[in-house]
Amino acid sequence: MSVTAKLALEDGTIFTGQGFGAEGEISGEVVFNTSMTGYQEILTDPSYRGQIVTMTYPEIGNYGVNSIDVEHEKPSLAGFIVREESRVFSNYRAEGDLAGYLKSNNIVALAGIDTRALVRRIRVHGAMRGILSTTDLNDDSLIEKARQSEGLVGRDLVREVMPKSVIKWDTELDEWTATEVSRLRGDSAQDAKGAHIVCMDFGMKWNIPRHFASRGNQVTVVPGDTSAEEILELQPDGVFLSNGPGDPEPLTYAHETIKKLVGQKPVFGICLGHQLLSLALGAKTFKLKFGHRGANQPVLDLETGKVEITTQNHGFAVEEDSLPDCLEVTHRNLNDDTVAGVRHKDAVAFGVQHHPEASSGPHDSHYLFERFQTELSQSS
Ligand SMILES: NC(=O)CC[C@H](N)C(=O)O
Repeated sequence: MSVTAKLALEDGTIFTGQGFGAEGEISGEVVFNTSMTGYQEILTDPSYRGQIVTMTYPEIGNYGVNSIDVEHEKPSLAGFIVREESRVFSNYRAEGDLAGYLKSNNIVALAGIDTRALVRRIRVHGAMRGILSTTDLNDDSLIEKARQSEGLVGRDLVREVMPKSVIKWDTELDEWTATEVSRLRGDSAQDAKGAHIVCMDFGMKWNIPRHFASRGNQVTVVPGDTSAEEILELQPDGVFLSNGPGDPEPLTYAHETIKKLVGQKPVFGICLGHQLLSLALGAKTFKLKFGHRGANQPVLDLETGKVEITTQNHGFAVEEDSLPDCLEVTHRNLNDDTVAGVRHKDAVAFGVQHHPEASSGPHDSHYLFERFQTELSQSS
């Protein structure tokens, strides 16, 4: 039996469709993702905390869900919206259907709305706060609740998704990706010795430590609020700064820690990690109009002149004019020319706004893991 569900935006727009996940009511920032596949990786990416994610690809759920393609133990996004939920799923790896997965993880989801109209509205007016409900179907009440709901700016969402204690990480990449990584590493893999990488976890996607572990490294994962002193006591050869949800600016504890680590150990940051590295060294971040989310974002590597097609999921970006003298731009997003990577001029510290671990998405940016590995082997 299908339930009616509604999405109300803060600008007063209402979309009515069918609920296909858990029943209930949630609020969040309404954003969109342009990936054609990878819905399970998107659902479990902790960086979506506080957001209602709309898929632009019109049919979602056709290959079901499994226990392998996850980027965290469970979804932490606020809600999920699709044009059409596939009524059948077929894949030899599938263990169940999408609707059942959303229900068992208590995620409210909406299907059967004109997602193209919703996405056009977001593109024109910017990401908006919204309410997704199967329990209250009164338009005025929903719009009012959307207007009263909390936005993302100024909030620390990292504390809601980061681990509570130190973890020794030992899971490697799945066999398909591992094969490709060994091809990339070629002969150098034989000689390379593993390093000890400490990952500051702000809501880290699991494919990142899988990449580190598959390159023969010892990987220790620490909560994102661990101090520089505690990290150095672990005697890392390098420190990794993870992706994570929300606004990077209020995370001052992380800015302090990173500032102390730069220059002492090689540092590599992805997405939120790249923003935190930039903030720690004196740059500013700003909120993009509607963000970059999908697996088809073109990025130019200024060093090699190569364009890579990347996976992205971010709503904030580093402000180019605010970069301190010690940082230089290494990558640029070719859709809007925003900063997609920075590097310290004198210390081994660099970050990228996109996701080299992909998952899901193209593998063009895997070389960034090799770059970090080279730095580690030179400095350890
Ligand atoms: N994936 C991420 O790390 C996202 C970073 C940050 N929360 C943003 O939206 O910009």
